Amino acid sequence: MATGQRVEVDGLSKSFGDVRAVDALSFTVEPGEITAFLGPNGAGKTTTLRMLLGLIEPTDGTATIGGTPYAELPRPATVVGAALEASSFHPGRSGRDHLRVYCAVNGFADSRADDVLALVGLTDAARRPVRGYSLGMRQRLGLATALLGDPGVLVLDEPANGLDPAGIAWLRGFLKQLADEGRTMLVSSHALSEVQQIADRVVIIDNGHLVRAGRLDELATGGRVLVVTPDAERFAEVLKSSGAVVSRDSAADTLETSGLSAREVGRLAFEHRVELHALETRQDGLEQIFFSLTTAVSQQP
Ligand SMILES: Nc1ncnc2c1ncn2[C@@H]1O[C@H](COP(=O)(O)OP(=O)(O)OP(=O)(O)O)[C@@H](O)[C@H]1O
Repeated sequence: MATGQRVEVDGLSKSFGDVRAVDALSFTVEPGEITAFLGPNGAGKTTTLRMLLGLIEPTDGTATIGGTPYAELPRPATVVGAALEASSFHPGRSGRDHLRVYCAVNGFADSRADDVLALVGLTDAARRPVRGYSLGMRQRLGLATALLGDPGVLVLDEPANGLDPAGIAWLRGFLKQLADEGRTMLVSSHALSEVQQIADRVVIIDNGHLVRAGRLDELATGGRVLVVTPDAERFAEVLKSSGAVVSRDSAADTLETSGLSAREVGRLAFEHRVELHALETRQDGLEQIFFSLTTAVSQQP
């Protein structure tokens, strides 16, 4: 395997006419880690990945792999493997033949085709035409194609699309294994829940802009305190005057606050002789944080 190299995106921008698809985007992706590249539909993820892979020219800025732009890599398929779309296979060709064409183009031994088919669990379907493959099988074939040159960097656009729950579980384990081997893994998704269990870092974009980048565990900070009290109206005022953001539910006796710890809320209740029936800390779910940072619309009620 080629060693995993650092991916660096610096001030990257792309305009399509009036549409600023990617706007001064900067982030890095480190070897040995899975970085989830997140954003709602239309955020600019695919456009960014296409610039990283030299498929379209940036309007501004740079994207490099180990310090070199993709277009200048001497043998790119041995450095970076990419799976951008699951649909660009010749329908009449078998999965195995599809891979063999890539082997021929890139100067890899034909046996690599069988190696990667086995890796992604497609050996049994290898000789069948791709037209009969499910979307999930096409995703696996895309992954196999990306792995042909045994690259140290993998760039995967929405690899979980079309996979059933068992396929997603398989994918998670597979991607983790690839990262553990020292590869640099950049995996895009429009849903945090898909990558939450495996990502080490997240890069979140919206409308072409970076909204958050960092370790996943650091993202999961901050929280809310839930208070149940028969004196909700008065206590809400007390909390607000201490700087908390307070909302009151329709049951009227429950307050949800942020900006103060449970200890501070409890102390205020004591000082103001407010009767408390419950005091509970709620850690914000990562999914909730994602929705609060982006314009993505929650599918949850
Ligand atoms: N070739 C193009 N010509 C014009 N506009 C484009 C082109 N490609 C992308 N866009 C626009 O750029 C913006 C970003 O699109 P992009 O496909 O990069 O987003 P995305 O985050 O990958 O979304 P999705 O999750 O839906 O794939 C969108 O407004 C899109 O309509």
